Amino acid sequence: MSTIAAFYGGKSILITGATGFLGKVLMEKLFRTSPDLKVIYILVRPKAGQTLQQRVFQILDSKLFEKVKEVCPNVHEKIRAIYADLNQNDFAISKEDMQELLSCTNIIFHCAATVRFDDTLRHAVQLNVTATRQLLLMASQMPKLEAFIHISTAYSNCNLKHIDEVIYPCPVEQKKIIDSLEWLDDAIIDEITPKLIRDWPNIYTYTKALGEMVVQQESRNLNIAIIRPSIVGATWQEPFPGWVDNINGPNGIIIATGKGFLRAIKATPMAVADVIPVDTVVNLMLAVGWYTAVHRPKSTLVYHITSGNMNPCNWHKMGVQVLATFEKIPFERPFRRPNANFTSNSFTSQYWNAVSHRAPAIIYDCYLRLTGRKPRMTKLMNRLLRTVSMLEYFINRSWEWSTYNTEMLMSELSPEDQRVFNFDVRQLNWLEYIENYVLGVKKYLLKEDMAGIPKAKQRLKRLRNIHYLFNTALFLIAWRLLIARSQMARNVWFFIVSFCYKFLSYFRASSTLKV
Ligand SMILES: CCCCCCCCCCCCCCCCCCCCCCCC(=O)SCCNC(=O)CCNC(=O)[C@H](O)C(C)(C)COP(=O)(O)OP(=O)(O)OC[C@H]1O[C@@H](n2cnc3c(N)ncnc32)[C@H](O)[C@@H]1OP(=O)(O)O
Ligand SMILES: NC(=O)C1=CN([C@@H]2O[C@H](COP(=O)(O)OP(=O)(O)OC[C@H]3O[C@@H](n4cnc5c(N)ncnc54)[C@H](OP(=O)(O)O)[C@@H]3O)[C@@H](O)[C@H]2O)C=CC1
Repeated sequence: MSTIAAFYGGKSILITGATGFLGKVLMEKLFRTSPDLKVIYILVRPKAGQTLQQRVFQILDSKLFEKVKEVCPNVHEKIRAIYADLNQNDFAISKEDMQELLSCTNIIFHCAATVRFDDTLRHAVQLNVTATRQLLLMASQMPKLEAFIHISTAYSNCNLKHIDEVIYPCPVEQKKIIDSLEWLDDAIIDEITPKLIRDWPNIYTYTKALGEMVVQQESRNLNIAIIRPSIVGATWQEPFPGWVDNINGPNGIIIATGKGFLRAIKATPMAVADVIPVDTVVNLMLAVGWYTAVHRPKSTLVYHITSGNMNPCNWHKMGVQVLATFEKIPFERPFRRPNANFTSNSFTSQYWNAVSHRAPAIIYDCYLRLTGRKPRMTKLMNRLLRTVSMLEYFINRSWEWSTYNTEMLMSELSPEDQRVFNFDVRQLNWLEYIENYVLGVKKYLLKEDMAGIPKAKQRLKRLRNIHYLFNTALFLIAWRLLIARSQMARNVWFFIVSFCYKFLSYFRASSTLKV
């Protein structure tokens, strides 16, 4: 029996961000490996016209939870959705619910965050910093609390090149930022934001760094650990390979490439693609929860869960494998044939953007207009290129993350726990993982049927023919224009035509002789 699985038996666990990508996989694994846990409290807000209960049912009815329903048939009874909005005072939790949470919670996994790179500083601080502070305050009033696990990001200190498993100080105190945001108006905040975030690439990574500072300064006597994953990708093994459900990180880029919208990107091909499967992150989270509660380390330990130092893959290798998978398993109704040009040069990147992205979008919009439809491709392309430009920082650099604590923890686990809660990324076969990843994007994100593959392949063939035809026509037009203007081009043209004519005459004469 796994020690970690047994540890969670009978426990009351509080999860924030349970409706998010990481949160869902965390809940799934908890129910599957510790079906005898007492209850999972999840802090949820109503969203998109759905009540709390509808949101929970939708999650439990998804493919991700199929196995859970076999091992834990009463899973519905073990989830307690609590109305909460982390943007509000006291999270807007009712008195009764708050009382229950305070008196019963044993373990907290704090996953909720805004992960948008372009959020306003006010909102990002509210969620990634103030809410963390508020949750810590709640945690300090929980008599049965054994461990508080805070999820940060490996990029919270991406202004550094080498990052250790320590909490780094931020140039401005988190308290000062929280206080000043209370009285500054939005226009002034927008103005000072670049000065505040300094060499952080975006508000997200900056506020996650501030969130860590809060954990360090306001931890009181709590048993806390911080986990820093790098780019969280689709599941590797559990509950099945390739599960993914949002367009963040590489997912949106894989879709845009597979649909033929994005054919070039400003990226450093040899830079490390530090993707980490979501199930690996969740396994570490559960192991850390157990270790923190049972071994009670004297200080707050930080754990890096990254792939680059143990089993590195680079963007070139990833791109090649993604394209190879598109050959076998194409996405339906692509706009153009998938292709990937990596360039680290700004000029070449602008050239590709003009020729490979904007021009086809404009041509397609003209076609839509001519056929009486509303043009939309240029708008879509602008949005895509904006998104890509926000990711560029991360695909043109490599970082080194030390992983002493993560390795230490691995060595503390029994062989059974190492198997059940595997976070040893050295065992990951990248080619297999990427293929499953692309397949997962097709199945679970795009919800495309595998039966449509032959049709998609046919369409790709048609697109290839159109591509050749278009290029040939373009070449002939350019050549015709050149001939009209340049004597030299005319001479070359006559030379080529007469050469072809002579070759054909010779070929015909020799075949007549043979007969
Ligand atoms: C030719 C190319 C070669 C490619 C080779 C093949 C591919 C190989 C893979 C390699 C790819 C390389 C890229 C890798 C990218 C690496 C990213 C690294 C990031 C590291 C950061 C640290 C990691 C973290 O800690 S947190 C997680 C990262 N966070 C994010 O990724 C969030 C980033 N996103 C944003 O900030 C915003 O979405 C933004 C600003 C990019 C776009 O905002 P915008 O307002 O324009 O759009 P949205 O409204 O957000 O969305 C547009 C559209 O999508 C729908 N949507 C949005 N989110 C979701 C979701 N979660 N699930 C489902 N759908 C979503 C949204 O509703 C919109 O739809 P509409 O119908 O238009 O309303
Ligand atoms: N994905 C990645 O690549 C990485 C993620 N991380 C970290 O992992 C954690 C989880 O990320 P991920 O699952 O990808 O993010 P998601 O965006 O998928 O999930 C965010 C979660 O936070 C919840 N949330 C946001 N705002 C509020 C609010 N006001 N009140 C209540 N709940 C709220 C969301 O709820 P709702 O469904 O209602 O919106 C959702 O459940 C984050 O802390 C992130 O920083 C770290 C490294 C990489």
